[in-house]
Formats: sequence, C-alpha cells, structure tokens
Amino acid sequence: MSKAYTTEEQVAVAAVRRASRLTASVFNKLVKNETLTKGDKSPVTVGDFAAQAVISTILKHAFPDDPIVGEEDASDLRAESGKEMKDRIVALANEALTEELGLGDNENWGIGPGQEKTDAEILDAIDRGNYEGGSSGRMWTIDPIDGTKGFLRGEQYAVCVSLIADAQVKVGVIGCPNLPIDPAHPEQGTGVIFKAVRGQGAQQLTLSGANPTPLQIPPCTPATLAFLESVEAAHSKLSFNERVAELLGITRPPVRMDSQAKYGCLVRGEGGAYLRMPTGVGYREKIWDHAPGQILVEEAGGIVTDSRGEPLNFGLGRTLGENYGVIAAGKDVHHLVLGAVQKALAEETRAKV
Ligand SMILES: Nc1ncnc2c1ncn2[C@@H]1O[C@H](COP(=O)(O)O)[C@@H](OP(=O)(O)O)[C@H]1O
Ligand SMILES: [Mg+2]
Ligand SMILES: [Mg+2]
Ligand SMILES: [Mg+2]
Repeated sequence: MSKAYTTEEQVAVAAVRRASRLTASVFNKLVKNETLTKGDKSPVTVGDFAAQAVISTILKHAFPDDPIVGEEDASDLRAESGKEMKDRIVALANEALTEELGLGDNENWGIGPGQEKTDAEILDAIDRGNYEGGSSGRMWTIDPIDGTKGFLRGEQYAVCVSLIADAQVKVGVIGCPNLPIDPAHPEQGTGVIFKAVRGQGAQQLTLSGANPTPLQIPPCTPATLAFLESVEAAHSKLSFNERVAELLGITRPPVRMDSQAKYGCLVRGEGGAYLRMPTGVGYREKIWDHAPGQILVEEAGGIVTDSRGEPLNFGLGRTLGENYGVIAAGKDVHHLVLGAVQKALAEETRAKV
C-alpha cells in the first residue's frame, strides 16, 4: 500500500520552498512603502501577500476542491490606494511561480516557465484563504510569513503550511530561510524546511531539498532546559515564563525567537520547551500559527497542549477558540512544565483575590 498524504507533502514542500525563496529575496529589496498596518495594528508586507498568492495558487492547481484558511486577504490591494503594492505583489508572485522546475516539482501545480498568472488570478488566489474552517473535511492553512515582525527585523520568520482533515493536522511544513542549517556549524549557512506527516515522522531538509534528516526530540531535564519564547512581549507573557522557570529550577536563559521557527528548534533539541501564555484576555491564537508546529512536535515524539493540558482544537474555525496558551515539549518534560504552569496560574489567581 502506498503511504498516505505523499502528494500533499510534496505539494506543500514545493509551495513552501518557492514562497520561502520569494520572501528571502524580497527582504533584500523591501522599501518603505511596501508594508501596511492591518486593522489589528500588525504589519503585513508585499512578501506576506505574494507568498500567500504563490502557495494558494499551487494548492489550487494540485487540490482544486480543498478550502484554505490563510492569514491574509486582498481587500487592501483591490482598493485604488493599493495599486502600486498590488503591481509589485503580482510581479513577485509570478517571478516565484515561473521559476524553473526543481526537485519534486510538477508543472501541473501551476508552476514553471510560462505559467504567469493575471492580476485577477493573483488577487483571487490570496482571497481563496478566506475559508472559515471547521471540524469536518479537509482544509489547508497558510501563514505566508509567520513572525512578520521578525522578518522586518532581519531575524527569524517562517513560511507555514498545513493540511488538516477532520480537525486533525495531517501534514505540516515550515520553511525557515534565516535559520542555521546546523547551529553547531554556522559555516553551512541558513535555510531549513521542517516537515511532518501524521504517523510517518518528522524531517529537516535544507531549503533546496537536500540532506533529509529525521528529527526526534532528544531527552531533556529541567537542568538542561531553556524556554523557547516570543521576542514580542505583546504576543506572549514573558514574565509568566520567568516564574515557571523559577518553579522548575531552570537556570538557562530563555531563547527568544519569532515565529514557528521555535517549534523547529524544539524538535532539533534547541531549548527543550516552547511556552506561550496569553498577555491578556481577548486574543485568540490562530490555527495557522500552530498547526504545522503541532504535528512537527508530535511526529518528533513530543507533546503539544494548552495550559490546562488540553490538546489544541483545530476544528473550531480560524482560531483555537477554546485553548488557553500553548505548551510544547518532549515527553520527559512536558508534564513538568504543565505542572509548573498550573502552579504559577494558581499563584496569579491567589494574588488577585
Ligand atoms: N496579542 C497577541 N497574542 C498572541 N499572539 C499574537 C498576538 N498578536 C499577534 N499574534 C500572533 O503572533 C504571531 C507571531 O508569533 P511569535 O511571537 O511567536 O513570533 C503573529 O503571526 P504573524 O507574524 O504571522 O502575523 C500573530 O498571529
Ligand atoms: Mg500577521
Ligand atoms: Mg503567524
Ligand atoms: Mg503571518
């Protein structure tokens, strides 16, 4: 019997690879008027839009019936004021889509020389990410640039795609153009793809698809653990992590990095646990910010829950509506971190009374 999700994995890797190369080249050319501020005050760049267009176009050609939950939408680009940005995005997306076919690519996925798309096709591809999500059937998630703030700083960011079926993540692919291939050998350069398929394990590849290496979270104890956490204090309550570290007797300083590169570093054994607690009430985590990371960690032998020990629920729409916080770690430390998180939460409740 052939393995499940083989084509989905190949398509997702091909899409992430093209979009990752696009974002890396955009960064070097990004000019001031190529970033917008969205309604929630967060930034979005021509790189985010163009990368979502590329991934969505490839998914549409390969799996025309699958809906997509994508972070971005094209409404700002359809306005007269967005014309200049739209022209740039169409050019960037077409440049990436028409690159020569590489290892594992297939021209039926709408890619390769001569496969230029019209402005309307590019805008529609971005807007195909408007699916509301749900608990049944297949859907893809796209976060074209996760960690846009890290991207703008020239630090870590990730191009993230997942396939979810009946609320369970089946395939996850995370491209990290700025992450060292091997942190012990910086001379090897940067650019990594992490991928996982349910029941088939997790692997790291270089951005060009070379050196597939199986990933298994190495053993860890509080003595060797360092929390992986956000750079942005608005995204995660960093003081809470400090208290949890204290309760566990952790002495290593936290490793701060933007995006789902944190999940990738966790499975490579850099850190030991990813802890993300809400900074206030009201914000709900987005499914595209965690679906690829969740399957990557689980397939590398780890556990992902919220702060109550509940699994992340990807079947409630575009957000993880019922979950509160995220704890990802290897099997040997997850329960320790969870216990300390609950203790710290209880302390906070007592302090409020
Ligand atoms: N108040 C908030 N709390 C938690 N996450 C938030 C947030 N505001 C934005 N985010 C999310 O945090 C993501 C980045 O995570 P990190 O801090 O780990 O780098 C953002 O992804 P994008 O950059 O794709 O918009 C965004 O979805
Ligand atoms: Mg964003
Ligand atoms: Mg994101
Ligand atoms: Mg994003």
